[in-house]
Amino acid sequence: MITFDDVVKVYPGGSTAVDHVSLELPTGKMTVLVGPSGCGKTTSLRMINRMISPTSGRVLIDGKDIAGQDEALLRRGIGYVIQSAGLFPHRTVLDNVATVPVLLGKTRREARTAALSLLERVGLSAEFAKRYPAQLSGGQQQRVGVARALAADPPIMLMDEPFSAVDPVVREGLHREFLRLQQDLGKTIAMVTHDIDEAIKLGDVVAIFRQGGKLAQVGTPQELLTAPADEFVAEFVGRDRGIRSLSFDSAAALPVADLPGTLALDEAGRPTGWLMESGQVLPTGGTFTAADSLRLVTDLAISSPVGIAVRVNEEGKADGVVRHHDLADYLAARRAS
Ligand SMILES: Nc1ncnc2c1ncn2[C@@H]1O[C@H](COP(=O)(O)OP(=O)(O)OP(=O)(O)O)[C@@H](O)[C@H]1O
Repeated sequence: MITFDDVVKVYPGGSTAVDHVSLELPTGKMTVLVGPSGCGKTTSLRMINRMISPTSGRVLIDGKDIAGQDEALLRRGIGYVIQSAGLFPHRTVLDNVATVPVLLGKTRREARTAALSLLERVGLSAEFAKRYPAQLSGGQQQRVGVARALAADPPIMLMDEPFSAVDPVVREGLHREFLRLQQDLGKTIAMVTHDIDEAIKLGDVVAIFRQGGKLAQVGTPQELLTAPADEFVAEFVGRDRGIRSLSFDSAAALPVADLPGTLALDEAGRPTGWLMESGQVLPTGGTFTAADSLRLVTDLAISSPVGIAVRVNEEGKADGVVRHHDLADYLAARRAS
């Protein structure tokens, strides 16, 4: 666990970047620091690896004040990923990833083998290994940056706007891959972003900062969406927080009705469309499983040509439907209970 204990940072010249922040970043989880520009996120992040020292207060890792620890040793256990990936331009992708393990005492051969497998884990095939950073797209460079930070297998990762330099579609893909990777690796991660949607999507815990370096609220994404502490947080998490909070609710408990005769199925029982009175067959527009979220079911029910979302089992066979008015009743009953 990383602990900020009443931390203050005043830069020379008098600006208070971080103002009495107390925060816990749980081990093995992703904590996202988010807030408007200049509210002290990067300063806070850099206090974890002592690139910046607090003016007062303490930062502790597993209960030990890092101020008394050997800086090089401390940083060995902390990977660091930054926005522009910060790769060495004159080294190949493979050597970018393998350099730190070699410095830590691995043979070049061991380090390169490990680097290749790490590159694969972040979605880069062997053909990229020989290229130089300038021969990669922004998203590919970010992946190398993540692989490089992971190469020393640090228990802690600091990530400063790691996904912001790429377009929304690439970012979406990187998010998915990163979540999958984190599920396997269970690193303790502190990530800075100014994008609340990214914070809500990736964070196990989200710490919202406000101007002046103060914490506005700390909670799970669901807590922030359903119970914002004040107007600032409510405004910051955005207007459609009601619908977004449904992303965190499972469709498993949702009562389903029997399949209507208007749902066309193939021989394996998979839905193929809606049979309209006119004889036309309209696409179902997608299906859900019990493992999906209420947000997806709501979206399917609203966008379905007949106002009905179709549930399928793991083989893709239709096993029930949810009509949008039943969904509305379910949500209303849930709110009342
Ligand atoms: N080296 C420095 N000297 C003086 N002031 C600084 C220094 N670094 C940052 N600041 C100030 O401290 C405040 C917090 O900066 P910080 O970079 O931590 O914010 P941030 O939330 O990460 O911002 P952004 O989202 O724009 O990157 C800002 O007002 C900034 O101008």
